[in-house]
Amino acid sequence: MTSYLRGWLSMGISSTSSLASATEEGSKSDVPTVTRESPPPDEDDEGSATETEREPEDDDDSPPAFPSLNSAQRVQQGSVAASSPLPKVLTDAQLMPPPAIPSGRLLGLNRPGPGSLAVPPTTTKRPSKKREKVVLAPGHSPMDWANLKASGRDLRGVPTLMRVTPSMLKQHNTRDNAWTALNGKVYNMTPYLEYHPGGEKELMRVAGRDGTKLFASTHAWVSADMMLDACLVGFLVSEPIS
Ligand code: HEM
Repeated sequence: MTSYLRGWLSMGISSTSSLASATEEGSKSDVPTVTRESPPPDEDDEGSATETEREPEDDDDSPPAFPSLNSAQRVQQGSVAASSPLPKVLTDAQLMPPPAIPSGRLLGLNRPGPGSLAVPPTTTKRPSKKREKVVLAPGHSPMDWANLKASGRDLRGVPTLMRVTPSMLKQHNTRDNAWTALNGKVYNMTPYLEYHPGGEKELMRVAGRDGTKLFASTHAWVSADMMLDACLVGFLVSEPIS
């Protein structure tokens, strides 16, 4: 404790003398310099059980280098960069050029495949032929179709769900008896014909056959499952082996 006070006292004396010398030299320089000295190492406390022993160099109070010695910020300062062996930071122009565009993409070969997140071709391809806008008869709006489905009327035309083979499907190809298969499900399209926004004629193109492909290439965003749930006849199965 005594040595601690002695240390501070000696520091005070040193500061005062420095101040005094600064005042003397005041005529030469307007800025006085103040010297502060750390207290001398504590001899009395040597071997104290309460304090951790430290090496003399641990007493260094000088702040750490900032930015750190190998920092990129230092490299940017020309004079430092020239004198120090620090790694050089490359400019944008010196960096590697971007990779070349794959030739397939330029040729339009990388078309979206199944399972791709790309926009379906139905929305990217322009229709080849100009098509007349279909005018639905009064009482045949999408809302009317929703009401008809909810009415509970039989729209299937079959007493129970069936297994339908392609040859069975083929027989249902007339306006009054029009079936189609979409994604493995067979629907009776007859009640829907007058409600189809694309017209009866277009719908009849898939009567008596699997319409999955044409349906998807026309309007992949339409949910046939939801539109025709009340018209479900059964499921498409392969022909029995004879
Ligand atoms: C068999 C089940 C089908 C159902 C449930 C169905 C349903 C629909 C629905 C809901 C729309 C309106 C879509 C919208 O406004 O975004 C529509 C439009 C259309 N559908 Fe179908 N469709 C079916 C089959 C077909 C088929 C096989 C074709 C033949 C190529 C076709 C051709 C069209 C066309 C051209 C339109 C556009 C009508 C317009 O915007 O003027 N549809 N269909």
